[in-house]
Amino acid sequence: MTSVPLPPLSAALAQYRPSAAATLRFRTPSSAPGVSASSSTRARRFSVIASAREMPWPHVLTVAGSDSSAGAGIQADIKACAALGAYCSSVITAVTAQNTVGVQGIHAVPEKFVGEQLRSVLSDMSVDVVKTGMLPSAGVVKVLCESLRKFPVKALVVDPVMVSTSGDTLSGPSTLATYRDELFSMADIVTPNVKEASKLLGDVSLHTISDMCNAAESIYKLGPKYVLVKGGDMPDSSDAIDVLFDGKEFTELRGLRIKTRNTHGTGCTLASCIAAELAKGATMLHAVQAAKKFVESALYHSKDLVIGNGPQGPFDHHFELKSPSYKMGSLQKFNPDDLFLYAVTDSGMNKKWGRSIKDAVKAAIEGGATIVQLREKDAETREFLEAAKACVEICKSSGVPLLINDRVDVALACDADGVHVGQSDMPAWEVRRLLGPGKIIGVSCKTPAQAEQAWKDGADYIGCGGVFPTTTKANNPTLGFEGLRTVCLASKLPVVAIGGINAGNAGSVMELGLPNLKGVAVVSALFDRERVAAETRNLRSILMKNAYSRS
Ligand SMILES: Cc1ncc(COP(=O)(O)OP(=O)(O)O)c(N)n1
Ligand SMILES: Cc1nc(C(=O)O)sc1CCOP(=O)(O)O
Ligand SMILES: [Mg+2]
Repeated sequence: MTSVPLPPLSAALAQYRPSAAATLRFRTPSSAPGVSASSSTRARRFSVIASAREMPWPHVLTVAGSDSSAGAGIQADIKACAALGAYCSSVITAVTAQNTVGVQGIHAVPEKFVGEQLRSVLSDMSVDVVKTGMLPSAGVVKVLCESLRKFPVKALVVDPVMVSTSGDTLSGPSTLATYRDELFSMADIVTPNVKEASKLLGDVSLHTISDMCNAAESIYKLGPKYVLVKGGDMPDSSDAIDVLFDGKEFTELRGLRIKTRNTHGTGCTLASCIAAELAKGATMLHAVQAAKKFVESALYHSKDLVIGNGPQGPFDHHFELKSPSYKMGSLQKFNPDDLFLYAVTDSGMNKKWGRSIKDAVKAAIEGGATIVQLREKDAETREFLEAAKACVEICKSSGVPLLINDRVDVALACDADGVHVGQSDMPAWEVRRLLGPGKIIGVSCKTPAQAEQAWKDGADYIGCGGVFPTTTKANNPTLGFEGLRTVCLASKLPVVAIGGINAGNAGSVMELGLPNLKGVAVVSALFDRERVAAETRNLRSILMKNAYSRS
């Protein structure tokens, strides 16, 4: 079984940005329907509609029930798709009266009228992905299957909603049979939680990851291309572990278990996020990873929210709108361009030149370092922590991210922006679990396999070296340009080159022209020198010349 923790918040958020291809085009007021138009206005209206067709918005149709509390159902689906940059149309199968306490009533929409809604949307709008939620009767499932046969879409995501988070039944046994017999064979993915998986398989008991794998395999045999069994309800784990099965391989997806009462609508949201990512063109594994990351981040940011008086509250799908980085115009906590000039400290070198860590960091920032790492191999923990706290202040006030080498404990204690780890340090997924989704994690990689693992583990960037021989790190293999190129080409993450880089050779590294090679990380060329600020400034101007000559 492969183990795939989630990609980092920044990587996931980057995917949430609507691409240029997803830019909505609005009708001008003069072309609004029902307004009589001159021929030139008509021509303009036609061209607006035609160009909108050329540039479609990723489109998810949700077929689900309305939740009056807006935490789950249709309302959650629309919010989730909007947050991920997909348009979401809706076919309502039932109207529920519910709140944070439970479900007080269900009013099913007549099957014929569900069919009418489906025809309205599918016959007119270019729907990419259909996502299903509450399907209250076998008749509704049949009507949906007929509509999908008549109007095929690119993908079908089936969230087999049977019981609400409050424990109320939302669809009965005859519906289950129709799911199994008719809908699953049309589905690209089915996303049951352990309770739903158990019900689908005749109330089998599911207690372990191995049980979840067996359940995924059994559901797979009913016809879907992928099965995601969600383990959020499983006890005894600090991680939320889901199992994805594609008919051949089981992939264990780890996420953080966020302690909060606000979990109402997580299943609907996850399935809608998968649908939105598929509509944007993602592969299934990426769609599921991005969806999990979104739900995890939303729960994390909403964990203390109080809406309603019951035991299960809704969460905020649009948490990003409130983040300071969003308000400053950027959705990302980590900007890969920050890797441009990466200053990595060395206490031995700074001591030799009579400088404190704090003065060394100040000077590097003054010279234009864009990110700093404290790599203090010999410092006592207490002394290191004090210096790190002072550096955090300096870096915060300059807007330069500060990472700690190896020491997750120190990073947590000083509230650094992140941690850099190597292949023999704590695994990146464990670092992510400890630091949470909002911090930056860098991983040293020398091979494509390590780069792939770093991405799976939720790293934000890769440090690749030694590009040249170095005396700063003992017994460090030299990869040369070819090694660096191989890792960069294999990496889905931004890369910073390291090892023996200085003002004399930095230009040649950047001249490799590798799109994800974002900069150079340097120790001795800055800190084993008398004038740190001047050396940094000089290196920066060399890198800048190279960057401008390439653009
Ligand atoms: C940016 C950057 N890249 C690579 C390393 C090396 O990390 P690691 O392999 O863990 O070795 P140590 O630095 O811990 O000796 C790095 N620190 N920074
Ligand atoms: C810390 C470190 N990591 C490396 C790697 O190859 O992963 S090379 C290295 C030392 C870099 O120091 P200098 O800039 O003085 O050569
Ligand atoms: Mg290390």
